Amino acid sequence: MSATETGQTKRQEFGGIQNREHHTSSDLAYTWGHHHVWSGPPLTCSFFCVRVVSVGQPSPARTPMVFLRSAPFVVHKPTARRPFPVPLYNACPPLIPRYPVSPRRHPSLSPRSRIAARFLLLRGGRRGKRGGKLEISSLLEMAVVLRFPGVARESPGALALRGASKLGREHGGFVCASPGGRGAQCWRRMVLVVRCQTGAAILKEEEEAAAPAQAAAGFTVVMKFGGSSLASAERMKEVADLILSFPDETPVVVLSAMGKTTNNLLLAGEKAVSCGAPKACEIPELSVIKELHLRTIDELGLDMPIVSGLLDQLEQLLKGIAMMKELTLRTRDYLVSFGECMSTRIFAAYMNKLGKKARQYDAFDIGFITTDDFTNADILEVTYPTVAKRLNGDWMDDPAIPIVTGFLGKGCKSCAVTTLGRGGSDLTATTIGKSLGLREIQVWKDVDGVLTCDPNIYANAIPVPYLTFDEAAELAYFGAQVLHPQSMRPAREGGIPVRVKNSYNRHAPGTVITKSRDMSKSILTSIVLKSNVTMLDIVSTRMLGQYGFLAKVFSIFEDLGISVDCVATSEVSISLTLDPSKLWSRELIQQELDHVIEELEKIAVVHLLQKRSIISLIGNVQRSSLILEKVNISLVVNDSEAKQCVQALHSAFFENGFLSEVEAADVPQNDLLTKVDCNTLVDALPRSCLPLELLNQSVLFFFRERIEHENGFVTECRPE
Ligand SMILES: Nc1ncnc2c1ncn2[C@@H]1O[C@H](COP(=O)(O)OP(=O)(O)O)[C@@H](O)[C@H]1O
Ligand SMILES: N[C@@H](CC(=O)OP(=O)(O)O)C(=O)O
Repeated sequence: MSATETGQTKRQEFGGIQNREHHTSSDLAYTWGHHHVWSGPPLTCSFFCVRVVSVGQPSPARTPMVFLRSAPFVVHKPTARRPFPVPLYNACPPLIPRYPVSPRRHPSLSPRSRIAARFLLLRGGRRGKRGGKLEISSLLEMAVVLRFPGVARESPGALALRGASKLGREHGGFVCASPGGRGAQCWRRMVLVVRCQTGAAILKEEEEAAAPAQAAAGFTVVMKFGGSSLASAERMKEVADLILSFPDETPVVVLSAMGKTTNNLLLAGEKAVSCGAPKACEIPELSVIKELHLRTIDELGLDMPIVSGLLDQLEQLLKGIAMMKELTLRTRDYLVSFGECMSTRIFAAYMNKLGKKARQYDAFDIGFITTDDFTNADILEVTYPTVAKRLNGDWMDDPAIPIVTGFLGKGCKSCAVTTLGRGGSDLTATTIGKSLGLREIQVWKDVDGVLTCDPNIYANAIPVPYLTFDEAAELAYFGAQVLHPQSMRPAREGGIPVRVKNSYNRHAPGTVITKSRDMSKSILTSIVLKSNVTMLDIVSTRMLGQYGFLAKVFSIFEDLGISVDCVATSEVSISLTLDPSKLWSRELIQQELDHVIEELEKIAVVHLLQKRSIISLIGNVQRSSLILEKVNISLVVNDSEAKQCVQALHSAFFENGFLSEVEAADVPQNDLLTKVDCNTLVDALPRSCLPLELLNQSVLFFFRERIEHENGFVTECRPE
């Protein structure tokens, strides 16, 4: 692996927070016992992290097997600013709080290891004359000695480690940590991970190669529960029971706010702006929020102070908003954060009451660093290693199920609370999944998975068993509320499957979202509707054959910072829709639109069409199109006709055996292409319906066939 692949430590300044961006995907595997020397690239990292893990359960009878479950520890290389090694307690406070001593000077270290430690600390673990063996063994020794006061120099643990200084050759010496001659057995159950944060080296005993990577971290899955799963005390009990029904999993739990709390907080904020300070505490939504949380606390048999402090702060905040007569985006984010802060505190307390140790975390306190785009912030790369370090560290120090607030982050410059956009807890979950490299990310909803369309639009929607990340992302982006539009990105990057499940029907199989799936038979997967879309029809005033028209149009959007959603082009015209989430959250919307049109009118004739809906057909577009990597065909219709169109499409594609007919017939790609007659299709569509993708013939072909045969929505939807 090249040095570039192993990554470099980048430093970024975030308003006083200094972060290192780490690349851990480059872990190198070494077989301990077969290659006894450090044969990887030079470890020019700034710190090491060593962890020795037992795959099996350490038994009390085998004490002191301490190093089988030792915590990771960190040794910092001295820097120009800090010429001395950073003491461990500084380097990693939650893990090693009790040893405010530099490893070099620690009295329990053998002189040899002190020298080695010095060497390591000064040389940053670079492979030098001494080779890697000594360094690693000394690290091991430090790990044990510093982490566990009971392991003194002459204890079996320390002796074992001394034996391990001839690392690799003397397995037996190493496992001597287990008294009673059962060492060899223990040895087989060990995994040693030596990791530096830029290029990681993993040493593993060969026999344990199949041991799950997550054994090192402890966690196996993320389980995210949305507001719909947590609407009441009863639901909290259900969710706790659901989590406990997976005793083999060690989950990180991510929670949204209870029920409709986020909506109520937003409404309360808006009312506070105009109600006047004395009336702020009488806002009905505030009473609803208080009542829900206090009742839940009461019904779960918990203590009021768990949320009463937060409820008081919330009331104060609303009074503040009322006094200022202003609700900025920044304040709005702080306001809505109360929902997740309360639900996680209640749930963690309840889990502890049930005897399952849990620890509450506010995402903004554990390293969820975002842009400062209040209400729609993006997660920054630095989040991944920071969150992993914090969660793993706390777990190693004192295992407890983390209960993390979804939806929230901390602005990199402002250091204020930010939110990730509505439904953002899904993104929190996938971010944690990637950060910890977990086996699976589960998002528990109130539906049996991702469905063939929004069940609120059409009740006959059915679950989709498999999706690719691309399909799911497209579906979310084009309006399916079931997933946050950005949430697939970390999962895709981390290659971690996402399972969408129903917390009300836990045995339903749900939807599994992975990188790829068998698309050979797939035509249409799901139909999505995005309403209240603004559309611009832009027709060039120039002659045919003029070049640069498209470039000019898009540069206008770029200059004005307006995000474009769907585009259909011909040589002289462009039809495009504007991303409502990017546009409508802004205050100067009408002025902005006017400005765009004014600019565009310098080169084209522009028609503004509002109250439109985009219907997106998510499916295997590649089956008949030359456009690669496409999973979506979009149509634009009037808002008023949209639901009807979706219903007609759904019944045509999903309810009359159409897809199974197609599957059975196994229509070859070329046949689909030749049968297409897009003009007939366009004629057949409602006049308001504008197909944005005339190239994707297969679906349009089927679409037309259905319309003709079923006599579907065409006549019903045709405007008067
Ligand atoms: N294609 C779809 N599949 C499933 N649910 C959908 C779809 N489109 C919209 N929904 C809506 O999304 C809801 C679930 O998402 P959401 O309310 O964000 O859940 P949670 O709050 O549990 O995260 C469902 O109740 C359903 O009404
Ligand atoms: N509570 C936030 C974040 C969230 O993800 O919620 P849910 O998981 O209930 O969609 C919201 O309502 O937007």
